[in-house]
Amino acid sequence: MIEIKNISKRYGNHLALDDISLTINDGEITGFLGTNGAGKSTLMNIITGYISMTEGTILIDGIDSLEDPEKVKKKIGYLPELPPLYMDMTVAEYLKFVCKLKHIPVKQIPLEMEKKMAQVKIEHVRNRLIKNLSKGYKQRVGLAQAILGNPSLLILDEPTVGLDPREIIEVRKLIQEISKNCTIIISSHILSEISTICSKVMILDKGRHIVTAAPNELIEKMNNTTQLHIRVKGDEDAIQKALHKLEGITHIKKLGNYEEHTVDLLIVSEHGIDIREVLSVYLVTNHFPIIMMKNYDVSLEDIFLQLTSSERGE
Ligand SMILES: Nc1ncnc2c1ncn2[C@@H]1O[C@H](COP(=O)(O)OP(=O)(O)OP(=O)(O)O)[C@@H](O)[C@H]1O
Repeated sequence: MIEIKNISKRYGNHLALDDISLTINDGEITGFLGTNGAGKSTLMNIITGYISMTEGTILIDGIDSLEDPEKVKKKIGYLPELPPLYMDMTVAEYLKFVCKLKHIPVKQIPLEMEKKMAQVKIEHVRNRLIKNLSKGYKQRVGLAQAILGNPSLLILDEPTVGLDPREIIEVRKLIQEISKNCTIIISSHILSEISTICSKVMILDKGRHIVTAAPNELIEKMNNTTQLHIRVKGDEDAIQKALHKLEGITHIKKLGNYEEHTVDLLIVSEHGIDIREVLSVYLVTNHFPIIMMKNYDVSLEDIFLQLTSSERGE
């Protein structure tokens, strides 16, 4: 079990993480989700012991990361955003090198390497130089080095960034396979990327914890609000200004301009309030004809944007 308790991190005056707490159970795949600068890498680096926190505690299987950092490090496999690969080594040379770094007993090294190469399906490229591998295969080598020594926690920082769609699917499958033997934390700035494999997603925004929930719980949460997609004719700024004055609306988001002199908006109202009638009368009274109004299908991306922007008071 991973217990992250009240973690804060300051870089000078800048608060990169603000009182983050989270518990992750064994065998779970947990996603850290946030836009660039949200604090995902900082939190991952703190968990691995690579950087220190300003405040807070991290317990891995009950062991305090500050009290026994060596023991904690042995339990963690880490794949940073830029995998620490030596391009002029072959795959086998590199994995052997990592085994030695991880103090795996010499006698166990050949079997350990075979197992991990099989697990991420790279046996056939073992004698190739890493620099000659595709991005997808380089990432597999990165995964292999992270799982050498059987860590109980695997931390993957944006593991599918820069991969093509086919490679993304492959790497995702490998991660799911690996999760049968360990707990995984994975970061991403794309919700759909991780929602398919994570049992739990923690949303971070500018160092703050916004929400932690299962992807389907997030959708459920949003379905509890009434969401309308409207197309309105008139000056965009004037329409938005007028709508901000209408009571019962909790969120307004521009969806685009699909017809001349119109704007498409997402209107979210408070739970249980059917705002359609009030909204249409209000807009027409203000000389903004409604060209279209329908229920809005919420995607996980929308949920993310809504949760993070409402926190900022937008
Ligand atoms: N060494 C550092 N010194 C000063 N500020 C830093 C340092 N590392 C990160 N930051 C700042 O802390 C905040 C969080 O950065 P972090 O890299 O953890 O975000 P992230 O969510 O991982 O983003 P990305 O996806 O871009 O890596 C950012 O505002 C960043 O500029």
